[in-house]
Amino acid sequence: MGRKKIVAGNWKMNMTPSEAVTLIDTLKPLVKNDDVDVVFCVPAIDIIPAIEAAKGSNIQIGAENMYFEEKGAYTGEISPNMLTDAGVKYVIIGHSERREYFAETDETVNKKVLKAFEHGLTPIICCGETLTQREQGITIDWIRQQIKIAFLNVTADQAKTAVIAYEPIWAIGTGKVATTEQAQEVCSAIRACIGEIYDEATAEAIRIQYGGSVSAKSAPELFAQADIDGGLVGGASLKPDFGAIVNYNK
Ligand SMILES: O=C[C@H](O)COP(=O)(O)O
Repeated sequence: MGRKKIVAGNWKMNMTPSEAVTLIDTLKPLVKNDDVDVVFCVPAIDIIPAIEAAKGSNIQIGAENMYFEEKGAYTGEISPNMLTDAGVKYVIIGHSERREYFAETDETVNKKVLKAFEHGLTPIICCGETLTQREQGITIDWIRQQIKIAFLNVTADQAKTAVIAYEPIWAIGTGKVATTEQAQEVCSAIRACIGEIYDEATAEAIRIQYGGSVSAKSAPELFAQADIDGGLVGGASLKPDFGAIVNYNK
């Protein structure tokens, strides 16, 4: 059986709680597609109203981040229990913006991934190279390192259910989409790396998204690639365009 596509929106630091409800009400009828898992990853304060607004639809609500401890004196952080108790199923881990502005490292990403699995949350694990790394020809080495550390001590059964988002940093929010060949090349290398860490069955089961300026125009070709199982969408997830991205195959 083939892998089901997964298209996730990453709202980043956009939408107040009331704006979140309005956006979900607008997008609800536009994002129906039985062939695709649809996830809206929203700011922490929007999670509860978003879950309420998404009731009765195919939209699942995810978080954009979480901490790797259970509870305690970590002012400003959100615990895995808080997410699951609210009804969250997915959590983005290690987005390049978290790595760049909030000092996240491959090691903290790994701790968060392990904690997410412990709580039954599906992590959307982000990786991606800078423009300099691409120009220096070290993209694949860099991504393999990110993946190997992110998956330390993760079991094959857990890895099978994970989602990896390949997001070249130079393509995020820039309007510069990686070519389908570039995106497919890296996603295929990620799958091969998972195969090396685990086995063929795990490599075949894990879902790998592309992210970086995905639009209604670029989605159909990107998502048709053998190793691209959907997308992690930033800017376009805040617009009706997101409906067209989810329905890339219609
Ligand atoms: O998580 C989403 C990515 O950072 C892509 O953002 P973008 O679609 O606005 O380029």
